[in-house]
Amino acid sequence: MLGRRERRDRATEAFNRLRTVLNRALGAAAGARERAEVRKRQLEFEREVQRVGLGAAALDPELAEKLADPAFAQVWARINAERDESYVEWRAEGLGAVRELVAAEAWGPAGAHWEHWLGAIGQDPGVRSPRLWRIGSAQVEHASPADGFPLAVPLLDQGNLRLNSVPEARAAVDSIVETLLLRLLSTFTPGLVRLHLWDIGHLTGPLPNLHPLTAGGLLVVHDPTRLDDLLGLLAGHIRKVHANALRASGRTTLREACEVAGRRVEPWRVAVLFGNGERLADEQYRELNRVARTGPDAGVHLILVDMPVSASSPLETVSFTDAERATASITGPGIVVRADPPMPPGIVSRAAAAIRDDVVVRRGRPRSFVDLLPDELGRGSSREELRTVIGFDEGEPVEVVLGDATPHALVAGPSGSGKTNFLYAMLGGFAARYPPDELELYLLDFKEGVSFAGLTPGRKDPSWLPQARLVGVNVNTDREFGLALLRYLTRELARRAEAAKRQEVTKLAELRDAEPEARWPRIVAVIDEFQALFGSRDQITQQAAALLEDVARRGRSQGIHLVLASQDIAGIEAFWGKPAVYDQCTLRIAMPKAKRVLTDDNYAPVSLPRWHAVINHDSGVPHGNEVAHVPDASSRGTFDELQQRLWREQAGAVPRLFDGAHQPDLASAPEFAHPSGPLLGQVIAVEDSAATLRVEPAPGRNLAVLGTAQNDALSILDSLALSLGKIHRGENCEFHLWCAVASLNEHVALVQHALEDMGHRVHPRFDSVIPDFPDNGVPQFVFFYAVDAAHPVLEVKEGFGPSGLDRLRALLKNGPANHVHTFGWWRGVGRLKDTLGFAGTDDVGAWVALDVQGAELNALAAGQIVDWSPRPHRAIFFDRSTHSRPDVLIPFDTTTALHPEES
Ligand SMILES: Nc1ncnc2c1ncn2[C@@H]1O[C@H](COP(=O)(O)OP(=O)(O)OP(=O)(O)O)[C@@H](O)[C@H]1O
Repeated sequence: MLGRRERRDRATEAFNRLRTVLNRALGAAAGARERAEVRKRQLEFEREVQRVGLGAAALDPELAEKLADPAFAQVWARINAERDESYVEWRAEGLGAVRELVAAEAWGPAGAHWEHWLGAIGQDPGVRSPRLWRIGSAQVEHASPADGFPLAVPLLDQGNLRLNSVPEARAAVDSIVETLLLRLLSTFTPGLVRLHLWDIGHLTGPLPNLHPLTAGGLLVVHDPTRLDDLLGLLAGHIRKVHANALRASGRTTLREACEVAGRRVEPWRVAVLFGNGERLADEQYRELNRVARTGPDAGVHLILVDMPVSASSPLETVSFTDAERATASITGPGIVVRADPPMPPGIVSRAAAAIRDDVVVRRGRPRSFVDLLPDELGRGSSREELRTVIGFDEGEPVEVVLGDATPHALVAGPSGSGKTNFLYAMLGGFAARYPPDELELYLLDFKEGVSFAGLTPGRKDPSWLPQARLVGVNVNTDREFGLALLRYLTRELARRAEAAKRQEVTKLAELRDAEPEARWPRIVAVIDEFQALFGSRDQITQQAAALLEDVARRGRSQGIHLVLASQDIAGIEAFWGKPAVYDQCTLRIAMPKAKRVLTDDNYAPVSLPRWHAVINHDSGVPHGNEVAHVPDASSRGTFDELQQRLWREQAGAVPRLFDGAHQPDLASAPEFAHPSGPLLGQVIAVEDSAATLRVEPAPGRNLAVLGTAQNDALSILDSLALSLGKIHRGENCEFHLWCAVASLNEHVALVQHALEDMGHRVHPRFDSVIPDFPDNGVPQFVFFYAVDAAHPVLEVKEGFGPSGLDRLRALLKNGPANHVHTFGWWRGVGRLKDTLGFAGTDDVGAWVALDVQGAELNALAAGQIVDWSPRPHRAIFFDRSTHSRPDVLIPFDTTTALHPEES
């Protein structure tokens, strides 16, 4: 219930309203409007005064005239009274508080007068850094200078600074920038603040007193025409900080990451950009704003002079209105800001030189191979990635990463530019971090020479690199070895994919989590001068390109990484047809003067100094560039010493060395000790294995060796004979050695003795009679040396009986089913055909060809096109019953096996 009084109030109110309405109706509205208009003018006046500031308004020449109007005079008096009142309040409390705040937050060189710090070298303040940085002084407009206060702004780890000048104010602006930069440089250990300078109008660069810093790499002056490069560089730093420091610490800002680490893990990067007041072109403007927005959390800061930017980043602005006076966003209107007087130029440049000298001294000796290595060897896990320091940029480590995002690498540079050295530095860095259970290396060098051979045990140095599984050297003519490696990798991929499917996972890291007991190392396959794989337009090139593409695509998630090095990437035609390979190689390494390995608009390799490399994890785009000096990793006392240490501490299985210039020794071939079948020669494969011939009582199980290369032909027949001799016990087989040329008699006698020493029955024969072979229940092996030499004699018919040739044909046709196998050497395909006659081709089911052109072999290869160009000490082996395509063999060196007593 309403009380009486309330009822009365309501009634009065209603009455008043009614009266108002009536008054209006009665024409009193005119008076109200007049009052409203006066009020409006007063408000506009007040707003204008507030906009320009009371101080500026007082200087307005029309002010006196305005104040003649009592309505304005009333407002003016009120504003002044309010101002005086609040100023008294501010002076009493605010001024002191601001001074205290600046003193506390802008400590040391961040706030003090230059006389106290200029020329002294900063100290590492741990993770502490000043939160405010003095840029000048300020005072309330009408106040006396004695009531001024220091003006400081937030910067490092917090935001950016913008300075808008007018032409007369440029000296003041330069002074602010120079002083601020020296405050930054002098607060921390030299090297913790890196400066970049860009000036749209000057090539020589502004701030000349700071130029001594360029020699120490603390200041980089950028080309006025290449703002893109600078913005790209800054964006690259931001990305790098996110990828490294922030990811490792799980934090979102570099400041927090440093707090976690207890030290500054990355230097600050401050870029000073002098513009001309005009907005940049759209793309650059966007990039600038992106850097402004995302930089401060990554320790990248901008000082922008006359460079319009959007307000989307943490930004403080100081705008000059005349040569001396400015306003600042941090104080708002009504406060006049002034630059501090410039520091004496001579002292500034001496201070800059002292800071530079300190960096140079502290960096000390140039960085060397040991600086790439971690404090403790073999502690890394490759679950996520492989990562190592590869070199140094002004003393700061630069890393390379092989992982899911950068699965494969392309390394390019002209001869002598240091590619191989780079590979050693990288392999050393990885090997020092990841033990053999985390990393396996497969290394192939298509150059002439033995560059990776030292990673396997040698005569002088018995050590090997524990992570190395396979080293292939002198493979420049054995492109099949490259294919073999790629096939091996695809098999390993399949094995990993199978395991991943079983565990229902997609990535190596997940597979490792799912199978913690299993061994799933990352695999790095290095192929130096890999363009040799694509050397000619043939089947090998086709197969290599297809396999490489497969490994590149699928290896990414399975922890199989390719590192492909080449002098000239541009020349690899087959490769360009397979952009997937190129695209998957997101890590690009360019040595000085390298072509095509980075994007076309990336010119960094052109000006790269000796022993430096561009490391680019962004497929070669300019903003991904990191330049590093790569230490010498190939001289004595570098990689070799690391290898010795690792070998002593970690060595397990010996890596396989495939040396294309070396003929494998039969006596020491692993398969010769316990042959699984008769051996023909070493196969070009990742495993150290020999090709064997199936010898079973079935038609066609004979072998023809074809070609004029006598030593190789003998080697193949000898390997066959000696390994058969090992497989069978003495009484369980018989050997027949037929020799149709006297010059080979001595050699055949050697084979005979070697077999007899093994306890075998051997029947040598030096005429051209083909005897009968009664089935004596044991396998009989007929070795027929230089069959074609016997031909003229064999063809001669004696009486009406069959000729020697007929008897030989019958032996080839019917022998194998009765376990009588003939292994013959013909010095050409035509001669074999002569022996076999029209119908007999199937009777020789397997052949090994030496110096015979592929085209000649097609007829013997069951419809296969044989892609074979003969080369010394290589043979091609095809067995109709087992092969879909021929294998390339290396005939064994049988000297030791034939002279066992001499070894
Ligand atoms: N960072 C380095 N510091 C000192 N010496 C180096 C460095 N890099 C390479 N070298 C030396 O320069 C020479 C050539 O280097 P490297 O063999 O690595 O070049 P490359 O590009 O592989 O050349 P090529 O393709 O002809 O083999 C070697 O003698 C090596 O020791």
